[in-house]
Amino acid sequence: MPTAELLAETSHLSFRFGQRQVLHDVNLHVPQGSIYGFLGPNGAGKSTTLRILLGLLPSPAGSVQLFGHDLGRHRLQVLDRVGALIEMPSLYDHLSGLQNLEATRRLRGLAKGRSEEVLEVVGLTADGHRAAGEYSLGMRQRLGLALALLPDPELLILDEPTNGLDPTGIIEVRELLRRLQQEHGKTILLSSHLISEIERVATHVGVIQQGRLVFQGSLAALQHRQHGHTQLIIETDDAATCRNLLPQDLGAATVVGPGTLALPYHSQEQAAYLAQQLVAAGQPLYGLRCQQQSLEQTFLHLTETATAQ
Ligand SMILES: Nc1ncnc2c1ncn2[C@@H]1O[C@H](COP(=O)(O)OP(=O)(O)OP(=O)(O)O)[C@@H](O)[C@H]1O
Repeated sequence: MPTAELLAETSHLSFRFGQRQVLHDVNLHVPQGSIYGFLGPNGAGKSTTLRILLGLLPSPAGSVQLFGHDLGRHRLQVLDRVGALIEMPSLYDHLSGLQNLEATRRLRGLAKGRSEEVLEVVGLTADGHRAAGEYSLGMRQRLGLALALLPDPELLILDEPTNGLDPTGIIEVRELLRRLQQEHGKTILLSSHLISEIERVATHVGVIQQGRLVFQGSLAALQHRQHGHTQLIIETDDAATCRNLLPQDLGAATVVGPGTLALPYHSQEQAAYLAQQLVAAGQPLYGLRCQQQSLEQTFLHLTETATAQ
């Protein structure tokens, strides 16, 4: 990926809390215009990475670039172009949604009318005059996003923005993120420990495990890995006999039930050939189907493999 296309980038980023090494040589590449899903189990190092990107934790010179500039040398200029939601947004519960925004807008010297604009973007105009204390968790999260959007940042960094939300809240936030990317041209880096929350919205994915990036690429590339793990399932009478009769073709197959064999799927031709061979060997063929690994399994496989190393 050429550097010019990257809005956020880390180069050989390592980090330790005291004696504890938390990040190992992380090279994060967040392309402009992407929704980058930063995935990993609890404790993998997602928050630490995001905090470093926001200058909230120290990083070695030259290891973090935002908009092509070194964070250490151009801290104020680059962070001005970033909006963040790192924990639950801190809101004044007794103030309305609009008043919460107005307080920050005035403090930052932003143009009048901007609060109403961002309220509209996050779909809270109708509730703008209600006290924030009355908001649902999903609405609070959207108000938090509105606060992050006030200065019109190009890059949004969001740490587990759907954590703790109910399914409706998750959908609301997901749709908002999609709109922010597609209609407002934002680049979004968000973390999650659930692939299911990322796969519907992300264009790019990074998977971190025990402080190491174990996968990075487009969502399509992750899905490609998933296809690589498709199994061909053969339903017959006696799986072990079939394997013995056809050692060349089925020697690598796993007996997953008395009449069921599973082996890596390669092509339609492979399936047709195996069907022919089984019938020619006098064995019944009750069923032949492909079983795709879920993206969830692909993710678990990636993180488990990394743990085993
Ligand atoms: N302030 C701290 N002092 C010492 N260790 C810390 C500190 N903050 C985090 N850690 C450790 O660093 C590692 C990475 O934590 P981090 O919060 O970045 O993970 P995460 O992927 O964001 O997980 P989670 O989803 O649980 O927040 C963990 O082992 C954690 O215990």
